[in-house]
Amino acid sequence: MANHFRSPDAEPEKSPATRPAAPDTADAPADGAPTANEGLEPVVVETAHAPARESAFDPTNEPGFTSVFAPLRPTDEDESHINRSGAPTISMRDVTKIYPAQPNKPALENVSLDIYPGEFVFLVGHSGSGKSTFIKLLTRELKATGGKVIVAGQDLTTMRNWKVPYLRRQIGCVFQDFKLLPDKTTYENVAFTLECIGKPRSVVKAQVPEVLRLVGLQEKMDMYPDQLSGGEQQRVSVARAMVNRPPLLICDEPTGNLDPAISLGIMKLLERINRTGTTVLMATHDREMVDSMRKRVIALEAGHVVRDQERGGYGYYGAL
Ligand SMILES: Nc1ncnc2c1ncn2[C@@H]1O[C@H](COP(=O)(O)OP(=O)(O)OP(=O)(O)O)[C@@H](O)[C@H]1O
Repeated sequence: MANHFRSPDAEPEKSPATRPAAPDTADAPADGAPTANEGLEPVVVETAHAPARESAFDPTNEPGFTSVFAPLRPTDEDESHINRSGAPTISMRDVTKIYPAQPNKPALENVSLDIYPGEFVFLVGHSGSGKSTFIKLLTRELKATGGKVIVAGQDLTTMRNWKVPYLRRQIGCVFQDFKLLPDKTTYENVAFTLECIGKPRSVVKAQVPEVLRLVGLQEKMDMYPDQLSGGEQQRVSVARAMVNRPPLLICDEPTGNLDPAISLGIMKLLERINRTGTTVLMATHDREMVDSMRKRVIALEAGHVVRDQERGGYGYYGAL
């Protein structure tokens, strides 16, 4: 599969210095409300300022996803389409991370692995095993103490700081606590990501409704986060992560605050996004989800990869 990453050397739409600070990623949104959503369906509010009831949302049942987000391969296709002969999206070589506060206990030690374009990978392990550290190394929130971390051909261990925001434009992030801006509507939360990287209004007006349709929130564009259920808020955050069409989506416990039926809807959504060619890496404690999805599973224990298994389950700790 082609590498969809853009080089950080490619000139940005706006200088980082002129971009406002972001709440959760270097790219997230700036001030200034986007335009109103003229011509959209009226929003249905079940009870003003009360979270709407939600059934499990399955995007694969939704009509009309014939856009760029349409699946490239059918639901029942296995992982054999993954081309491992090309450049990996993520490559770690002998990566070690030692926090200064714990010099004798590496959070990660000698981790080497490759994740290829189009893969869906679960990162599992007990609390403290190193999952968050692993993710933070990929977004360059942290720098490795030793070894190489390569994302889309770019060596993050030597990357200059000014290039980091351009790296992050190519990584969508979804977190357990959603990290939505409370004073912005669904539409505005998503539009903000595009506005802050200087996308023209025409692009914002085209892409935001499209991605909101993808996540099934086209009728809740004008609602504020506190008017949405937990699952709906997480779908807004998935839409925000995807609106710039990043080739890599990193999710840190995205279903951690959701009940099982709603979690399933989020997982189906992420699976659908993965079928469009987006590489998905998800750290999770959700045993049932991992067991039911049968994707590649990378298990960490005390900073070491103890299992890397195709179509794995959560709890199997067999041979590597
Ligand atoms: N800022 C820090 N300073 C010192 N030690 C840290 C720091 N952050 C994490 N650690 C240690 O690094 C190890 C890995 O932590 P990490 O947060 O990556 O684990 P995790 O698998 O994400 O855990 P959880 O599932 O609870 O989020 C743990 O021993 C933790 O105590």
